Amino acid sequence: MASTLELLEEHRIFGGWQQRWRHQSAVLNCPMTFSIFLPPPQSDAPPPVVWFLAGLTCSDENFTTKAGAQRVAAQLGLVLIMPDTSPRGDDVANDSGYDLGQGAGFYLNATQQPWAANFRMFDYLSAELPELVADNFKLSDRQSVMGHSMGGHGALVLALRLGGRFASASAFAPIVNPTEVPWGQKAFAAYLGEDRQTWREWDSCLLMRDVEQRLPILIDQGDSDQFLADQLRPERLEAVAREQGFPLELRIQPGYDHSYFFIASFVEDHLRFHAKHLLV
Ligand SMILES: N[C@@H](CCC(=O)N[C@@H](CSC=O)C(=O)NCC(=O)O)C(=O)O
Repeated sequence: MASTLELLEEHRIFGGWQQRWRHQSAVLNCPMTFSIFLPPPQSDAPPPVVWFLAGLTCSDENFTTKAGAQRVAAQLGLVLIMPDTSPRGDDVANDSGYDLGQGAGFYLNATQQPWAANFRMFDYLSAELPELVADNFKLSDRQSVMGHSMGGHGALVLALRLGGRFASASAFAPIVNPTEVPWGQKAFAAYLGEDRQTWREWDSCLLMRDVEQRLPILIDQGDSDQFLADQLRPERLEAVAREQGFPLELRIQPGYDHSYFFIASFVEDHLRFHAKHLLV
């Protein structure tokens, strides 16, 4: 059955519109919200899209309200889509830790109970939500993806697994090698079980060795990020990219931490990077 959309909020901003919508997800088995920025029309052509996947503890609202992305997206004529980071609700499994369960879906398809009943964020973001927005908004097929931290991992995994879907990918402080760091190991053991072979298809450092399409990737990383040494390690993806011939640029930004102050400082560069690849 086709999912219907309920408008929760709408605000005029920089000549465009910021909206928040709710729908019933058949894939996740729960109601979901997403936010969308619609720029002022620049031509009769449907506008290209940049997806933003947020990090641990976030919803669709963190990037919407804290990144300050709409001014440049309006100038460039880019639609921004901000999904939630996990299934939600009283009937959905959860955990007391901030890094597992609701708000921590890790953009994968869980195979283990109790998570498997709802936690299928990869299927939701690769099929259900794109189809829903394509049915309800006038959007171009030219699309790119970006994200932060856990959402940077999600953006990289989506782009690498769905070869040809995205024109470019970018990330702020991404978890690039989740099979080898504590956040990823905790989440993957819970969602995927103890057989580490099954973890491989959700790790950008490992996926990058196996895919055909070498899409352009931009990564920004603050060198004062409290999670850099233990959880993020972007130099590992940079090394694989060099070995595999991916056009990946890793920029180390002095003094910046893991927060949305960091994202807000470089989001314009990311949107211009995507526009360059989307508006060709
Ligand atoms: N212990 C912290 C950890 C949560 C945190 O830092 N979340 C980041 C993303 S971390 C990786 O995915 C975040 O974006 N937080 C939301 C924000 O608006 O800053 C805690 O529980 O606070």
